[in-house]
Amino acid sequence: MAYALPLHQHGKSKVRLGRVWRDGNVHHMVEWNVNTMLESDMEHSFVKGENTGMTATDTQKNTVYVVAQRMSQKCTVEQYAIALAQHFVLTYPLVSKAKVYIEQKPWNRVQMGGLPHDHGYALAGAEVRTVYVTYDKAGKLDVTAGLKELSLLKTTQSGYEGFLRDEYTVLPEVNDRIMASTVTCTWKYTNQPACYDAAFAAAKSALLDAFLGPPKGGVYSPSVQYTLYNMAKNLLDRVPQAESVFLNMPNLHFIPVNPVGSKFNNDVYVATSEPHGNIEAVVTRRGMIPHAKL
Ligand SMILES: O=c1[nH]c(=O)c2[nH]c(=O)[nH]c2[nH]1
Repeated sequence: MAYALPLHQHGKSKVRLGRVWRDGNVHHMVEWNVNTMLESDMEHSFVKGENTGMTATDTQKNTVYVVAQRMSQKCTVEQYAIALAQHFVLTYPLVSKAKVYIEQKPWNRVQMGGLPHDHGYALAGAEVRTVYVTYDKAGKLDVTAGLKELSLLKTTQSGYEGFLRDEYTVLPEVNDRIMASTVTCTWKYTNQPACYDAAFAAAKSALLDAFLGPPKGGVYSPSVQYTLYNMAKNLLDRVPQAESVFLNMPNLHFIPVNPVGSKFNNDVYVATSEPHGNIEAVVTRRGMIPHAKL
């Protein structure tokens, strides 16, 4: 039997990358999901099992981070994709065509009172407003308002130090890291607000303000736990009708990368969503009954 091999290619899929350009206190951040595919003179690999001259998919993955670091000026996803595709073709003689497909997460700089935040981002259009109402024969009404899928990120003003260390601990202590979370929050009203929209807006901005801090400089977070507690307290301060706040905050890790042949320079990260930390708590006004999370 004679065979033909009319198509073959190999690449790396879903290489998740965070890139931060730091211009003094003002940071620019992107998150990209990068897919590479190389057409190359590699018939011998498929047909004979010989890998000579092959650009391994692991090398392609490493290159995603190397080229991201080489983009020394803030760039568009198109400029980065062109640089990456050109790198493969110009570096490897056996590669005849490089195909690069990238999806960019819609992280947008947060505006606070009309001011752009130095280093705070939110995912565009992702958040969902929730409500859970019960009403019984005795006329008792309970309203628990909330939101979920509110994704927030800050490129600095976050650290994690002083935790227990034993033979199972490898995590380094850091006083500067990216902090990102997708917030779920519910709050139960003891009294009904005159305007639910206004109470919701106050609750949401309380959460954002405590997570990000002021637009110039932000606020330091020693842990997701401490930030979560401050977010809940801020909500209770600004929404007087709320008695109890539930917050769930995954800790979405951005892992520093040492690009091959280079060093991490507060710039290139592996963006991850799993596994993630998971922090949650209920905070009430003292003496008030905590509500179920819903
Ligand atoms: O803010 C954090 N809280 C934790 O509980 C934790 N655990 C961890 O590994 N990193 C972090 N970060």
